[in-house]
Amino acid sequence: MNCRVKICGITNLEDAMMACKHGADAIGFVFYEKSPRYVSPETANSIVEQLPPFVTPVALFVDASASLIESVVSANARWMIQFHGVESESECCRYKRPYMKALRVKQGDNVSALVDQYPSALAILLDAYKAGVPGGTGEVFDWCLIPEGLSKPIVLAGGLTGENVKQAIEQVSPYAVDVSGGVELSKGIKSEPKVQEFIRGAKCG
Ligand SMILES: O=C(O)c1ccccc1N[C@@H]1O[C@H](COP(=O)(O)O)[C@@H](O)[C@H]1O
Repeated sequence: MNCRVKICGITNLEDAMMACKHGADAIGFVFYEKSPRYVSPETANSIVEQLPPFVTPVALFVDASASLIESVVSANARWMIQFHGVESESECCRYKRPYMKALRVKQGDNVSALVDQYPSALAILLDAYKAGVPGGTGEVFDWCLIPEGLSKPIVLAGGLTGENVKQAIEQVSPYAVDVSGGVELSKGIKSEPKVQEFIRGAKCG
């Protein structure tokens, strides 16, 4: 087991460096103002400038304006984008950046058909569906809803923690796992023991 790990909801340099020290492959920044993990473009870009090599910064947007997205990602060539709203394939493509599309999974969804709507995505992130909340819910969804043989690498998210990440990887075999609330001390602040336990669980089993 050596799954890639994205630690999302980073709001400060200390947490970013701590996650990198423990082996995070990607660091996520939430540019959705209603989130308790919102970070300003200025703060995020100053953190990104200080990230070590081989760690991917991921800019998370929820149906954001093109001007906001451009203003964030134009500041650094390292950005990958995570679209966590109801953006279409053509909206996701227009920035000419590597991106992943988040899909919020619920009973009855044809996940395979949804994934196929984003042929230009590098990966598809599968998260729990909760009405009225776009993400970061801390809720797990039924992993049995994920069919085998999807056409894109899968990033599994939704309610993951150091306690369930090993089981999740064994059951789903995702390309990567993504966590936000499950490694927090409080909203927007990461817990070093939880981050360490999560990454160990994902990478060492
Ligand atoms: O983290 C947030 O606040 C957030 C807000 C809006 C959209 C997505 C958000 N986070 C993403 O949600 C999933 C699951 O998070 P959790 O581990 O269940 O807390 C993850 O992909 C985050 O990147």
